[in-house]
Amino acid sequence: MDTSSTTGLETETYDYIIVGGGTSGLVVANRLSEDVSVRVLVLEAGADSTKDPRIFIPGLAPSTYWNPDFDWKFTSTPQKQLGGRTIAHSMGKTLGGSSAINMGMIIWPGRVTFDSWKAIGNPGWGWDESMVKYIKKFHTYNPPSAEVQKKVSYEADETAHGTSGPVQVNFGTDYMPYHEAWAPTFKNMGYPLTGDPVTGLSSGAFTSGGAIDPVSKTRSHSGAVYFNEEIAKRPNLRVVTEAFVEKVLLKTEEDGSVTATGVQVRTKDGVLREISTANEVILAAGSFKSPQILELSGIGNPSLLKIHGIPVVIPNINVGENLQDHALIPFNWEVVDGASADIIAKDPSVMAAAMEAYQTAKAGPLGQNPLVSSFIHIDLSDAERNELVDTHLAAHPPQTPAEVAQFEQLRQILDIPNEPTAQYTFAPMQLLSRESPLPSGIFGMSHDGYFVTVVTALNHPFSRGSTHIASANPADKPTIDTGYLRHPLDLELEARHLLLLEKIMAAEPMASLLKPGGRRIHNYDKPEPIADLEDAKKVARELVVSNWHTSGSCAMQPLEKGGVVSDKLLVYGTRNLRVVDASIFPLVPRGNIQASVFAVAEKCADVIKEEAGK
Ligand SMILES: Cc1cc2nc3c(=O)[nH]c(=O)nc-3n(C[C@H](O)[C@H](O)[C@H](O)COP(=O)(O)OP(=O)(O)OC[C@H]3O[C@@H](n4cnc5c(N)ncnc54)[C@H](O)[C@@H]3O)c2cc1C
Repeated sequence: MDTSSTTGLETETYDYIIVGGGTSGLVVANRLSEDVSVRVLVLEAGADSTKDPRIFIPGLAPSTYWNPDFDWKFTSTPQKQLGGRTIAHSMGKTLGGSSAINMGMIIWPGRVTFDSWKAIGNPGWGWDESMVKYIKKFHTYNPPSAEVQKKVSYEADETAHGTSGPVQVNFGTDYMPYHEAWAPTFKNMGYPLTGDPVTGLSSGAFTSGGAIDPVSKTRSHSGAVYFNEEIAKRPNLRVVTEAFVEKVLLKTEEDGSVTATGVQVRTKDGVLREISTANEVILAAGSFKSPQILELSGIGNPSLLKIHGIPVVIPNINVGENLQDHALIPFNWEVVDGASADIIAKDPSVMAAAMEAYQTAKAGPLGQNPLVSSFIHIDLSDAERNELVDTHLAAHPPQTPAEVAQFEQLRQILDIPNEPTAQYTFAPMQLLSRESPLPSGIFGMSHDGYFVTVVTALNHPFSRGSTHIASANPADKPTIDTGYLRHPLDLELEARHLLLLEKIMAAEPMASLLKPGGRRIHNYDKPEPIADLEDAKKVARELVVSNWHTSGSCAMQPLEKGGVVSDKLLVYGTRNLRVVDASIFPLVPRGNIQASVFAVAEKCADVIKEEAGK
């Protein structure tokens, strides 16, 4: 099927036009078009690359990064708090969006964040009343074999997982000694796993699954599973790829309310078209592009829109603000002589053998997710933690109504005994961020010898950034101010977690897998651990890079508390313009966020259906 064809595009009528055929957009398109009487159009700027091995082979994900065929290739403004560094942000530009190029990890969110969403003013979005149901709904869980379970100290509450959702969550077979050592090391350091992470409560180390089909070993991304060949046959669902939406067409009614009448889109043939909706326009263009489209359409900060000559339709200074990410700090240890952690990425013959194993037997490392993680509470007593948090929040209080509401929730979360404050994730490869801000440096494996990496990310960051139009030209990339580590409390918490990580990696059984006196790339190749708090802060600023969990830029929050969309996903001031992607997260949930994006999009579809039935 040629999804880029535009035949009859303007003459058909659509109840819903969805902008973006990415992770969230295709979930919502699938669910809305389950009702055969509802006509849905999805407009996706990228191509359909579902059959490209760089998309469907999970282990080839990094080969898509910074490739314009798959990646929007965003870069931040220089970050003063990071010594002027810029941060590269990949984002999927292809059918399936970022779920088609991401690292594939499935990490379950914590229940506290969804309960915070509710407390902030979003009734119906709490964990028990709703999100637990949607987490189950989006996935099918395939537990590892008994042999693998034993090897990686796997523990799970299988009744808590999904059994029939479109996204397949699967485990690997080729785990390395480091993976086996991961959970026992944390246990030995006093951090045992306290339950299945899917319950949204647990802490400790665990082996996570990947979004991978257990039989074909292909990537289980939004484009492959929510828009598979069967779904694509639905006569009431049309997906058009290589269709770049420039803006939403808005009409101000006599009562002052604003109606979205359609979109302006440039299709593959270069023609600029206006397509009408009979009912609604739904933005699913991601955390950088959804706010950009709102601003280009006249919804945003009036002074910014005026600078760029865009008539103001709905003034809202919150559009594009409140940008969040977990951010990520990689530490790299040299492994014992004879071990070869990152050899697959360095030795073409090993890569060729892995490809052969994948193609002939669906076996080997390319068809599995080689990462394991851990949720850990900061290494401070309750009193010490409270003093640290209170001191820094008093010195750096919230600056906007949105931050007032959010910091109140974050403060309460930090008060919960043993609520994990950071995530550590292990990768059997080099992840380098001093070499270059770009993926070519980060994934470049440029150090001689063999290394493993553990990345640290804060679960509940206080730092906020923003993203806005750079001009009135839709083709221009938005400006992005990531704000990483800008809030001093984040730097304090990060630095303590980095010191803790050095201690954990010195514990057995992991310690025996690292080279005695070996290099630590994060400590400038020196063999000593980083042990001083100020040194930890210095390397944190030097090494922090995108975790690709950008969210929050069209926050679902009451308008008076700095929101952009309501709990019904409606852009404030409009009758029928909604947003459903990661940009609506008022607070980023812990863990890698695609599980949250899928679950939230499932709920968004139900909200939209309920609204239509009113
Ligand atoms: C490199 C990378 C690695 C990641 N690794 C992981 C991981 O291992 N585990 C995990 O849980 N999460 C991971 N994530 C995060 C996760 O994939 C994203 O948070 C999530 O997929 C975002 O979903 P979304 O629907 O908000 O946006 P997207 O999935 O990015 O979808 C937005 C879609 O809108 C389209 N679009 C944008 N503008 C327009 C326009 N003007 N007109 C038409 N279409 C448009 C885009 O092309 C895209 O397809 C990763 C992300 C990236 C980028």
